[in-house]
Amino acid sequence: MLALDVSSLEMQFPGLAAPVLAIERFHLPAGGRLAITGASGSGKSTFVNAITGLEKVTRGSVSWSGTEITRLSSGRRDAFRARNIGLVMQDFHLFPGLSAFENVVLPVRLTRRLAPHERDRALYLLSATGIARPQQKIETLSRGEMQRVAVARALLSRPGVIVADEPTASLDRQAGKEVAELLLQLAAEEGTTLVVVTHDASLAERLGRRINLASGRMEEDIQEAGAQ
Ligand SMILES: Nc1ncnc2c1ncn2[C@@H]1O[C@H](COP(=O)(O)OP(=O)(O)OP(=O)(O)O)[C@@H](O)[C@H]1O
Repeated sequence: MLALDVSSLEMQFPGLAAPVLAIERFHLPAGGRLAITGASGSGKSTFVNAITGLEKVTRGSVSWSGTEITRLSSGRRDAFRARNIGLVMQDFHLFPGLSAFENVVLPVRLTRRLAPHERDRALYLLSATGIARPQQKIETLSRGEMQRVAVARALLSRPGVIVADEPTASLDRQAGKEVAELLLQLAAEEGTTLVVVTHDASLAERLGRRINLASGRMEEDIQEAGAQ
């Protein structure tokens, strides 16, 4: 599990006078759980892109347990992310034509041969996420099942942190609830740090801590009372 430290972070885009994200200081302990909320355009995805190294920051630093990813080249940032960060995105990012199992192991297979223990872990995670037929073609799964496959894929390499960007947004209520439950349960089982962008108030409450962004500024940093 990894701790996050952000300091004097700014993200600026050409043509815009003010930075779309400006965060002075933020700390999330290893194993901590965080919800990021805020209106559309408030900077949530930009924050995710900055802390995962998907985008280069304009100014400031982002560190994960002492590794300052903002000082790394883009190739090294990508390698750090592949090793340490499990990503779950709103639109799944799965590959049609491949089975559920093949999608889970694809990130590993793109870099090296799959080890037997990784094959076993992929099958365990698919079973833990309720996917009964690992060989089923991904495009024939329901949207809720697809997102559960994406959760299994994010966990395959035992990342120190899971970052999920609106993982339940494109799902119906029941499927969204199941995916949220899974993320919480699997992250807790493995002690993984969990960062979730969400509009879902009940999920935000259960994560325990919530930062609310407004125009790229951290407007609130709240410890939820009903957290579990
Ligand atoms: N590459 C870019 N170039 C210019 N402006 C950008 C770029 N990326 C994001 N922005 C702007 O930065 C602001 C924050 O965008 P961001 O996608 O982070 O918001 P968000 O809170 O995730 O929104 P949503 O909930 O609608 O996904 C928006 O005003 C957006 O238009």
